[in-house]
Amino acid sequence: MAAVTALPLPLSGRFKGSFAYFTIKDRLPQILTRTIDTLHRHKNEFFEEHGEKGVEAEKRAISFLSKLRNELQTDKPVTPLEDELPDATLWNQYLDYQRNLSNGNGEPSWFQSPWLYVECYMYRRIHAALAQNPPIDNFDVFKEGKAQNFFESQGAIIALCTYFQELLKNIKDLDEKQLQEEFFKLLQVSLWGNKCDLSFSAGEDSSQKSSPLQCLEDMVPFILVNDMEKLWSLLINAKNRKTDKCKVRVDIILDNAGFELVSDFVLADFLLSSKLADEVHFRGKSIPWYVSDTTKNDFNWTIKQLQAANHMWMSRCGINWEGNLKKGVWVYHDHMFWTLPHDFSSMAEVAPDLYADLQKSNLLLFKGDLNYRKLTGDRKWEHTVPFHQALNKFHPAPLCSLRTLKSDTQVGLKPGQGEEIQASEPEWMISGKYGVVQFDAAL
Ligand SMILES: O=P(O)(O)OC[C@@]1(O)O[C@H](CO)[C@@H](O)[C@@H]1O
Ligand SMILES: [Mn+2]
Repeated sequence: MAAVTALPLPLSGRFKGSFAYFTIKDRLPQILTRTIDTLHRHKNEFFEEHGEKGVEAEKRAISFLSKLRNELQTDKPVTPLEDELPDATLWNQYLDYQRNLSNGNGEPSWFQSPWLYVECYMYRRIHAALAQNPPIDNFDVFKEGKAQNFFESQGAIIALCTYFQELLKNIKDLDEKQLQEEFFKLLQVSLWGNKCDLSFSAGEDSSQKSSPLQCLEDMVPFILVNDMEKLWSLLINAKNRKTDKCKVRVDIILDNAGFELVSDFVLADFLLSSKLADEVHFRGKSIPWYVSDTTKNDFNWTIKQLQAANHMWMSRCGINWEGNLKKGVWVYHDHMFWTLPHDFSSMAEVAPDLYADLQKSNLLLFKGDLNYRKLTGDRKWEHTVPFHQALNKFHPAPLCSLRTLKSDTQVGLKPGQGEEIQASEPEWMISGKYGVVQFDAAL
């Protein structure tokens, strides 16, 4: 019998001084306060749209959120969800699972339970605050911030769209080496695009200000695991082996709206235009999540904004991308699983339909920090543990994480690599300055 090795402990607020601890103590309450402020600021709008009923709903939502903030700050037990949204049962089963794990050592609570669980739980309760309060039940409290990030990144978006449209003009004439160079560039733009997330900055501006294509060279040393060559081999081999019947499909498990989403669109368009892929499937969130994550509304809104932009190349991108959706070569999906507290090792059991669908892909690109935490179970892994091992049997298809480090977990490093950076930059895992392009071949 193969030895069963115990998994390391999950990150948690119970480790005082850890990033999880500071997040729960400071950053999450700050996000709740901002959420409440946003509702306050929209009071008049709710009144104009829905009359007194809108204002009453806003008051109820605010009192629900204030209660939530108080529960968090006083480390109260995590309570079952009381709404009847379709995922409520799964959440409550997960709470029971956490209760069993705690082995009678007290109820699951904000600072004592795994960080991943309580942080996801907070976003699910924010969703409940609105979803349970019609007529404002469809209001996305994070929408404004996401739109602002998009507008403030306008310069970077123009630079990227312009570069890309120029590239498209002669993409057919590029040889394999040139194609590879362009692929690496756009992959890195999408990687560093992950710096722009609003949960990390607790809602403060985190737009892309400089041109995303300059400085790529200078930033290569900050890619701690760089498997770009492996990705390229996979894609170019699939392209060269392709027959008419077998299509190459790439899935992008999206993270943030705003500049990051545009960088993902450009990468996806490049994959089709270079014939490295025939279809790209995008996976978004079905409820507002971690402040800046992409929902279906954000996805469609972004393409519409680009189309309507007063800039030739931006609008050309928007028009082409709308066309890709119409032709069915780009497909948007959401699934409840992405906004559950489970890490991905339980996807096969909790969401077998999603797992089976991902198995049909040639390559899964997981964007961002939260996806990395869910891939690796958000645990206190030794830095040298192989990525494949940390995935803990989650191997639906070849996969790659494109992530800037914004939480203190990292696997797959060379011996001594983590310690070396730690010595000069203690904040290396949470500063967003470092990134990984980390690949696992599945088998
Ligand atoms: O997934 P993303 O957008 O890259 O990052 C999400 C994030 O900002 O939220 C958490 C902190 O509260 C961390 O996991 C991470 O830093
Ligand atoms: Mn995010």
